[in-house]
Amino acid sequence: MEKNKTLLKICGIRSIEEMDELKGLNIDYVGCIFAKSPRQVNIEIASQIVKIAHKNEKKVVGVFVNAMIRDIVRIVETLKIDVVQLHGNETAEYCEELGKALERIHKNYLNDLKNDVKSIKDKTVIWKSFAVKNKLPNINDYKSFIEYPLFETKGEKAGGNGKTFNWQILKEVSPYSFILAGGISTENVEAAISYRPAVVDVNSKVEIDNRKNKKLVEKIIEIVKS
Ligand SMILES: O=C(O)c1ccccc1N[C@@H]1O[C@H](COP(=O)(O)O)[C@@H](O)[C@H]1O
Repeated sequence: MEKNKTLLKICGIRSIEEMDELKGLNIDYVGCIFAKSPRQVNIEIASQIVKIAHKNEKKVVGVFVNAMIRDIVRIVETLKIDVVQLHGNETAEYCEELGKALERIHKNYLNDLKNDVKSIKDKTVIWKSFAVKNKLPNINDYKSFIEYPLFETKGEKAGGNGKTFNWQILKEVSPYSFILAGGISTENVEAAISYRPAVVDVNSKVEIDNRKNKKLVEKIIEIVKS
């Protein structure tokens, strides 16, 4: 994956039909929400979504809110999820413990594959969300355990609030060192990528009638990938 270009995540895929509709588009990551949400998916649906995504060279992000580490591990192992997005009050210690568990999964995977170097699967990484209002949080304690912090808007719900925060504060952050989420739409995605996030995370604003709208997603792609 390119490091100096913003990648695109479309989160909250809730059905096989939605994934099928989006599979040919230039999306880098798709998100499956395992936490309580209108977009929550069960293991059976998620497993089909992951298969279609991987076949179409897209990585899969599993979204969890204050879940038991053993439950995350079971899902990652069963479905072969590429990224775990933690969207609750998970501490740095929790991230460290989860990171060790993900490392063990990867080692077992490599042992099983010993002679087939080409098909080695990357280690599952952690993205930790931080709810932001007017000030960036201090994430120093988390840095060694996560791939990226995900800055999202503080809202009533754990996620998917559809609201933006004051993006001006991102000027202090190194380019491509964070993920930007919260209320990103066809209208503001150009402004969002001007802050050079590693990944721009789009969710509720590309939905019509409770499902992702292909035309809106295509518009987002046109802007992000131009
Ligand atoms: O979308 C949800 O329902 C959700 C539920 C629980 C945790 C996270 C959730 N979504 C995440 O919220 C952000 C922003 O979404 P939006 O664009 O404001 O709708 C995104 O990272 C989703 O992964």
